[in-house]
Amino acid sequence: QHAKITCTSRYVPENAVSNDRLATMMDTSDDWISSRTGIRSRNIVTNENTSDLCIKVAEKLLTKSGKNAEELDFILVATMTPDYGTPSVACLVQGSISANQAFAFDISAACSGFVYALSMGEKLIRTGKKLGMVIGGETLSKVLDWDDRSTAVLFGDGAAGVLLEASDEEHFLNEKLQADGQRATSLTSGYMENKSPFYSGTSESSSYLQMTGRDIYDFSLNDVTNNIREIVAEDVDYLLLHQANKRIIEKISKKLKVPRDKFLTNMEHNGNTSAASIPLLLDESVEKGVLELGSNQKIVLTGYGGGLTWGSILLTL
Ligand SMILES: O=C(O)C1CCN(c2ccc(-c3cc(CO)ccc3Cl)cn2)CC1
Repeated sequence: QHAKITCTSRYVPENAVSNDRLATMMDTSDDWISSRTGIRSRNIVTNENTSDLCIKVAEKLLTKSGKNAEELDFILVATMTPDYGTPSVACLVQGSISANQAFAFDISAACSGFVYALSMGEKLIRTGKKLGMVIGGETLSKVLDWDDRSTAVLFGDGAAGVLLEASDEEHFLNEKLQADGQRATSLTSGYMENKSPFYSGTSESSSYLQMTGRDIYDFSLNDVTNNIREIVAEDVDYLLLHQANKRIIEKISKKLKVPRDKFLTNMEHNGNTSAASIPLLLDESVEKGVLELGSNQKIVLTGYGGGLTWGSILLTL
């Protein structure tokens, strides 16, 4: 049997933080941020953790679809900012909605996380599972160095996800997931110190999110563009890329010679939400009527970021 996306939903923290607000906190400006990144605002938690955001998404998926939690076979959560090492965010979600028939685990693939998790969910349906949830959720605000204007202005918090169901129709047409651990240090975050009395090994200088922007920029322009080119043989209706930077998306559209208006964007009001960015864009586009489930529209989802990881899935809605 095949897998089909039958429902989407999203949840962002209420606290919207504008570029101007950040300009009162650090040496930056709305002009610099919006011209260099396309970001004008982002949502930042004041009392929620990643599991809280993902639980809201899960509850909305059940309400919108009319499905019962007991029908769920699996819950996958893509996140690089889990509440704990264990229990997983996925288990916290499973417990909160009492999906007592579902197994649950997190997937760590940074900004490619949702694409990796959606690919894994599709395989679970193809091998016999009937219904699953795939959620991307982050509270990046807790790993940022808020004194480092080069990263603090880029990221936001949020969560979004989909219901995957068994279907007779084929919707997942092609995919290519990639990684390069030799460029792992281009984007790091959340290093856990070993404070054991026995430990004298090396340790990272900081657990804050650190990024060599230039390297990631170049990686996105080269490896990611090649990946999309390989997957997108024929015409597609829309491309939903990880929302890291508006200029990157413009450059990729030029390199691919695909019209810019086929690239949907929402970093303007979300910032870079890592694993949540693609499902946030998907749900917002469905809500706006740009995308429609069951319409057979052909779309590409492309994630790229820490790991380094990158990957695309070609599917019809
Ligand atoms: O000076 C400038 O123009 C700066 C230059 C540096 N910038 C960057 C650099 C890299 C990213 C980025 C991050 C991830 C991780 O999610 C993935 C993919 C990308 Cl391309 C985002 N912004 C901001 C504008």
